Parts: sequence; structure tokens; C-alpha cells
Amino acid sequence: MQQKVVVYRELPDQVLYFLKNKFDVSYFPTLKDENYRDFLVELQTAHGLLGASMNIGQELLNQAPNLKVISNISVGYDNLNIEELKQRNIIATNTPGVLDDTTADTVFGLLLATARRMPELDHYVKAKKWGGTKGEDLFGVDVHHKTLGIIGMGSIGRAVAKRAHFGFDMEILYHNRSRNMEAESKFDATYCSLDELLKKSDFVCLMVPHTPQTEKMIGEREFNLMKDSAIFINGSRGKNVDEEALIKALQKKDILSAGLDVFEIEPVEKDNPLLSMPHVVTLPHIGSATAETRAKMAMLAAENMAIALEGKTPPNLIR
Ligand SMILES: NC(=O)C1=CN([C@@H]2O[C@H](COP(=O)(O)OP(=O)(O)OC[C@H]3O[C@@H](n4cnc5c(N)ncnc54)[C@H](OP(=O)(O)O)[C@@H]3O)[C@@H](O)[C@H]2O)C=CC1
Ligand SMILES: O=CC(=O)O
Repeated sequence: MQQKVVVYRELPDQVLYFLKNKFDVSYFPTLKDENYRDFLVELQTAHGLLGASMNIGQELLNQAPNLKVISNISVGYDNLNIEELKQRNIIATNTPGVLDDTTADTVFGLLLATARRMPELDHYVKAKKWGGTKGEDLFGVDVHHKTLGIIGMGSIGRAVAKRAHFGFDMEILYHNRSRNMEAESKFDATYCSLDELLKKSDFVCLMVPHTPQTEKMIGEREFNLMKDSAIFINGSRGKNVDEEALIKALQKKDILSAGLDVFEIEPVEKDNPLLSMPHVVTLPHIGSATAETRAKMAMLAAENMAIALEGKTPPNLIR
């Protein structure tokens, strides 16, 4: 009997074709209130579940008694309750590596856009306010030759460091739990404590996974340690930051501004004060979202699923 895979994300045609060649596929390109019951019915007989960012814990797993593999189309896997999966002998996979450059492009773009106030200035021009001389009120701050502090010098952190070092002559500081020799030798990055990084950096870029240890790791104390002129960039997860403390730090001008791809609650709530701060640049958690990279991620997720359901160890097993 063919094994069954439930897909809850829109997939490129070739990826769907690949899966349909091997499995009985139940396809939910979007999940809404109207089709959620159908999804749960399909889950009852599913061996594999493939998609991105759905919170998967006890409640959902109780609806999936035959499930053997969960394949995430993302590198982050904070949507999965790994302990619960282990207890049920369900394995999980993610899609590291293929999105590093694309996500780093987004993060660096966010950094540039925030420093040079691009969205604000775009609105200024389109609102037909561009008259005579451009005064200091429109000036941004330089990125080149400044100090960039990267918290989380992993695959994406290093891709950000590469851009900063080779493209912008930036000095790079970083903080991890352990040293990263590749970043030190290739990008001249200097390892330092979190506090030292926060005190010395002109730009602070957060690129750690969301774990119990990183939850709200940047809060009031950390914003107070940053320079008043610092720009904070979060390309990781919103929950790694105490968002209330970020809002206060911006309001009190403890830091200059922020560029955010991620928020504590997503989609971001409509009354979030960050949305009414013109100097804060916001994106809708879109770091890896180019057509090319999303296709690569989806194919990698499908391959992980296929290998795992064959009973072999998939390349991107989450341990
Ligand atoms: N905005 C977006 O669209 C995207 C966001 N992401 C997010 O980015 C995260 C990072 O991805 P990626 O670079 O591939 O992951 P990696 O695992 O390659 O890198 C994570 C880095 O974080 C460090 N780290 C982990 N825990 C801590 C800690 N407690 N304190 C300090 N440093 C820590 C690790 O070093 P060490 O182990 O030595 O501490 C490592 O260098 C993902 O988990 C995801 O949440 C990813 C893709 C797209
Ligand atoms: O947020 C995206 C991811 O891949 O993780």
C-alpha cells in the first residue's frame, strides 16, 4: 500500500509531481477555517506531513496516529515540539543551507534600508514632498567601515558577515556559545561576549535559532548596553526579543532604529506600536522568500520526506 503524505503549503509543480510519483498526496496549498476539518481527517491516515511554520504539538499529533515523518520547509524548527515527537518515534527534518544567501541578502538589505531610511524616503518622494534642498532631517547613517555585531554566527550569520566584510569593509564582532573559526579566518570576525558586542557595535544583527535559551535574549538590559546610535536588526525569530523592551528602547531613543523581518506575534498585530514608527523598517517574515530559493527548499523538504519514509536517514534530520 502506498504511504500517504499530507502537504499544507503551496508547492512548485515539479515538487508536487515528485511527491505524487512516490506517495498518495493530500494537498492543502492553503489552510483556512473552511478546509481545516478536511485536513484533520486526512491527517488521521497520514505517514508524512510536509509544510512550514504550523505549530505541531500534542494536540495535533493526537490527530495523526500513523505519522512517521514531519518535513519542515524551513531551517527553523521552533514550530515543532521535538520532545513530544521523540516520544512518539516521529522524525523531523528541516532545510538548512539552501536559503543562506537569500536570507542574508534580506537581512543585509534590511540593514541598509534602515540605516539609509529608504522606506521613509520612498514615501517622501511619492508623497511629492521633494522640493528644494534636502536637509539633515533626511540624512541617514553610513554602513561602510562601521562595526557589525552578529549574534548567532551560524550559516546565515556567516553569509551576512561575508557581505559586510567584502562589500562594506565592516569590522565584524560575533557572539555564539562556541567560537566559529571559519568566520574568524574568512571574515576577520572577532569573538566576544554578548555584552561586549552590544557595547561596541554600530549594528547589532540577531541570527540565533529560537530555543528556550534564546527566548527574549535581547531585552531591556541588552538595549541599554547598546549605543544610542545603534541599529538593531532581527532576521531570526521575534520571540528572541522582548518586543515591549524594544518598543521602549526606540521610544526613549536608547537605540536609533530597528529593521525587523520577524515579530513576537505573526502576522504582526495591527496595533503594534512598531508599525507607527517611521524609522523602523518592517518586513513580513520574508527572509528566504524568493521564487528560486523557496523552490529549492520545497524540493529539499520533499527529498527529506522521501528518504525518511523509505526508512533511511534523511540528510537534514533534526536531532
Ligand atoms: N527571517 C527568515 O525568514 C529566516 C529566519 N531564520 C532563522 O535563523 C536561524 C538561524 O539559522 P541558521 O544560520 O541556518 O542556523 P545555524 O544553526 O547555522 O546558526 C545558529 C547560530 O546561533 C548560535 N546560537 C545558538 N544558540 C545560541 C545561544 N543560546 N546563544 C548564542 N548563540 C547561539 C549557534 O552557535 P553556537 O551553537 O556555538 O551557540 C549558531 O552559530 C534559524 O533558526 C531561524 O530561526 C532562518 C531562515 C530564514
Ligand atoms: O524562517 C524561516 C526559516 O527557514 O526558518
